Amino acid sequence: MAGGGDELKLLATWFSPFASRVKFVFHLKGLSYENVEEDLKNKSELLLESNPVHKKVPVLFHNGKPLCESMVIVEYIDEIFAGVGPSIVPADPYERAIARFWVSYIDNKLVAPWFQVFRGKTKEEKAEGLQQMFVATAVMEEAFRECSKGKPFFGGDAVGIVDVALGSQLGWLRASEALSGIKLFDPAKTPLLLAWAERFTALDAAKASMPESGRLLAYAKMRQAETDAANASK
Ligand SMILES: N[C@@H](CCC(=O)N[C@@H](CS)C(=O)NCC(=O)O)C(=O)O
Repeated sequence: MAGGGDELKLLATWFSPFASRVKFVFHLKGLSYENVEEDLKNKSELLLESNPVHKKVPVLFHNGKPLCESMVIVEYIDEIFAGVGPSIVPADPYERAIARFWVSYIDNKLVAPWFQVFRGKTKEEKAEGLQQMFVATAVMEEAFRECSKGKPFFGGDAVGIVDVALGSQLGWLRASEALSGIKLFDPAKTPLLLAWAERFTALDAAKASMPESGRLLAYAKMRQAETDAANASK
């Protein structure tokens, strides 16, 4: 793998879809990195010191300097290693701004409601989150049509930041589908997204960076049971 004299260390947890975003880009570009597994139930001094604002993974240490927030890290890697492997941030300022718009939409309108469904205290709260997720997947179906212009990825012929932002969530979305029996990516309603998800998951960089599906499902079941028990005892 490439990486030159740069030291790349990633503070992550195996199940974090946000850490997967960063791992995906490392693998896409063929960059070597050291993975440091964090215990989020007993956060390390390193995490608390390096991400004092959010206290969350992922944190990238590039030659010892920390950087937080998955998509900030993803764009940073793409810029610093511009000559290494494929580029995922559009060169054209307008295209770049549009891609960032969709990245922000994914985090605010799909991932945030997903948390509400997974962690929601009441049935109403969960149902509202799910409703928002259905709206967001329908919107992303149209976004895919516009961004891809008939090509395989949001980024066109190759993956871009929108693919990375959404693709990294697929493991958890599928685990949630398996737990609830609800189909978020539906062959009738979101055929383009469904086909895109298959293509994204088949990429070598996705296989290398996404959590193993059986392990993730078992973990999601355990977390769901923990959350439900905690909510029931309140
Ligand atoms: N917006 C952040 C989200 C990161 C995030 O939520 N990380 C989770 C793991 S999946 C975490 O560290 N949670 C610890 C906590 O909430 O205390 C990003 O994109 O990096």
